[in-house]
Amino acid sequence: MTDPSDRAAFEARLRRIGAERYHDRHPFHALLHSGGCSIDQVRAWVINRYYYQSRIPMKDAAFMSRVEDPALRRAWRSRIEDHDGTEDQPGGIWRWLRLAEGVGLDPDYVASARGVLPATRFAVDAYVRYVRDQPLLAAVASSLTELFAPAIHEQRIAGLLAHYDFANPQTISYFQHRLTEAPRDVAFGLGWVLDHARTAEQQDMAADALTFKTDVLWAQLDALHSAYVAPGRIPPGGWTPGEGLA
Ligand SMILES: O=C(O)c1cc(C(=O)O)c2c(n1)C(=O)C(=O)c1cc(C(=O)O)[nH]c1-2
Repeated sequence: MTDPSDRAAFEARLRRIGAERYHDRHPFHALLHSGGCSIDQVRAWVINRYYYQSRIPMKDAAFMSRVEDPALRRAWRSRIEDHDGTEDQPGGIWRWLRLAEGVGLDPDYVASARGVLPATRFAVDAYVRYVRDQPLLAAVASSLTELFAPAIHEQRIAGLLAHYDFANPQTISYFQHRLTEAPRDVAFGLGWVLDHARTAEQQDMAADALTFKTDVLWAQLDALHSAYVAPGRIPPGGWTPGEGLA
């Protein structure tokens, strides 16, 4: 049992959860980043991952609706703009749809969220509900998977550019932007969690929230792998190759 006043030990515990459970370890990512995916497997990933992207600003809005402290809301609101954009700047959702076009999909089809796997919906919707309903400490801690995201974004940028014809600075700009957005968000989120998780119970709550979130991410890739890699069993309602092309 570690001493709850030892911030470094608590941070190390959170980082260990990422080392053991983050979705950079998932075989689907190994396949994607090494050039082993067919174009249809990439398309399936783009369609399903869009659903996660599209719900992130909704979960951040759900979070902000519960926050009474203006300073915390102010620190959080750039997350929504990062995804939704502003009057004069496109955001992450727009950039994701440029990736969709780059892989030959109709962006309107992708934005409609038709063809999203049932398990993707369940996992992502569970994340939005979790952030809406759980204590604020758990809600903030659940965003800390972003501690581990820049490394996977770096791998993805390099892997896509090296292996796929569709990859170019425009189609991968989503990930390029996240390289600066995520570290800013997570520096704030981590500091907030370290400041507010003072007791052993609170630290357990934060660790459980981060674990829950790694499950949300892992479950999405399991669903994708099962439907489109092996055994290749697409559930009813899931995208079938040929649908939604530009
Ligand atoms: O590509 C990835 O592996 C990855 C992972 C995560 C994450 O760890 O949740 C996010 C993102 N990307 C991402 O782009 C993003 O905007 C994002 C927001 C959040 C969040 O929980 O608020 N996670 C993530």
